[in-house]
Amino acid sequence: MDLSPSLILTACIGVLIIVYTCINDQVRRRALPGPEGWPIVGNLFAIPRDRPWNTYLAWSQTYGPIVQVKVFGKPIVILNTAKAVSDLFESRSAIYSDRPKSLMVSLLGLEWSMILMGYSPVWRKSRRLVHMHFTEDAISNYEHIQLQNTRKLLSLLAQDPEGFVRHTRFAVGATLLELVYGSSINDPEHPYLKCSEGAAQAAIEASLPGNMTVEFLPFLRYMPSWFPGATFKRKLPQWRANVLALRNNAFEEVKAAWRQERARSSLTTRMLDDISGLSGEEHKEAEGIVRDVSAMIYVAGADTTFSVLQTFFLAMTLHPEIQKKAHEELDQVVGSRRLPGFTDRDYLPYVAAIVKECIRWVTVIPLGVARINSEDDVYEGYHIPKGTILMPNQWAILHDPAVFPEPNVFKPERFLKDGQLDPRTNDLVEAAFGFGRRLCPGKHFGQATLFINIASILHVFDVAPSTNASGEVVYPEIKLTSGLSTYPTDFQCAIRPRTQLAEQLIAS
Ligand code: HEM
Repeated sequence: MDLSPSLILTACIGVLIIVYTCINDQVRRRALPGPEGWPIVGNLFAIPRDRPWNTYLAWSQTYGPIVQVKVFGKPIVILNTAKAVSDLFESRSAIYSDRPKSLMVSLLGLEWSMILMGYSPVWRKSRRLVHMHFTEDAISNYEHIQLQNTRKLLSLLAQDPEGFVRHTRFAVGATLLELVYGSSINDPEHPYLKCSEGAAQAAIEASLPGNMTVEFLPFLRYMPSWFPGATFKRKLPQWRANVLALRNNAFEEVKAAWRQERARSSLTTRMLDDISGLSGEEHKEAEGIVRDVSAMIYVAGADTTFSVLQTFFLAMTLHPEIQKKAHEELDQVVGSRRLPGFTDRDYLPYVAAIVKECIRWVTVIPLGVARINSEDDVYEGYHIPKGTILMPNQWAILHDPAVFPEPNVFKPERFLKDGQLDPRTNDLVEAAFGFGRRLCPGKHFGQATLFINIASILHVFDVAPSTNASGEVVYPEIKLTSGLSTYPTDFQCAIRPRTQLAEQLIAS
């Protein structure tokens, strides 16, 4: 065959285009960077069980803002910057709002929990319901419950300051219990509180991706509890019992009382009223959602708020100079003859900045709540296959030195400008509450509860380091728990009324 030069030229250009397209496609769809793993197990042994967010942050300095690890071939992607999280979870929320399916979640019987649920029609209905009752307007209806339980906390702290951890857990749990189910309780050992704490602990330990080997090796669920990787089975029966009790007990009691028209008005009774016009299957489904949403709000709200309040006690113990400034502001705005109220909030910018810094400094849910993408995607040239688990490193975002200079220092001033909350930094702390379509619906209520508790405690108490047997001041070490959420633990502080008037206010 006679090949003309133009034919050869055309063929060469064609081949070049094909080669270019292939190379370009490969470059465009290159795999995400991350630490080298071992055969089969991948990075299993490189992911620390203790506070993995620090390791992920360190890896991001080597591999870039998006880091991939693999465990038994399953990719987990960690997004370490606000930009990456916003680009995916907010701008591409249509494909990044699903949650991973988890064997532990089903072993615990927690599939009903909205926070861990897939992006499904039931989730949408649940979300609409929670949103409706927790808008900025709606939450003003709950202020009396927040105030009453804050006052209970002040009185418990005055009577037994060493028990501050127990009392905070109780007061926050009691606030949510009253709001959701209308139960006003005085017993810190109340079974509803205990099952909520137990269920929260189960979710915290079991639902952080990479934390439980059984997620990657499902046969471990059939092994005896002494078998490596199967020790979770020792705790499983108690965990399951707590989850079941959390879901059903309080709800069934309220429902029975509501049917007999003797229930105290509460979120649950209002939701039951709203669906009472439905019938048959429709009513059954709606009632199930009311039950599950009620339990979810109770448990999600109590544990997170408790954690931030522990951070507050630690920060005040370590920083008397910050506490002094807050005392001065409270004395000036509230005065010594009454306790702070919600109407003082706009006039207490320093206290508001302390609340924000507590939320930032020890980021409660350091690795957010994991997502999976429902479609293949390409981001900044990296291929993210459908079904990849993605975790937003909220700790890294809220400790980014470019945004929060000296990120490990507790400094409320970073949120202030000319003595007022700085609108430029004010909203940055919102990353603690998640992103896009799964953003925390309780963020306004959570921050309001934190404000009233923190303002009230500061108004009447001095929180100081405790002293040892020789009378020397002992500054606590910062020790954090590890799991889906975190908070400072194992520290002591001395909590005393600031003045005699303060003592009277607490007793009043
Ligand atoms: C300081 C307090 C709180 C913090 C730091 C916090 C943080 C978070 C975070 C990080 C998420 C996951 C968001 C995402 O996937 O992007 C979340 C979800 C959620 N939070 Fe909160 N939360 C707090 C308080 C509350 C309160 C008081 C309530 C209840 C009134 C609540 C109810 C929920 C619910 C129902 C979800 C699931 C949302 C969904 O998956 O669609 N949270 N929260």
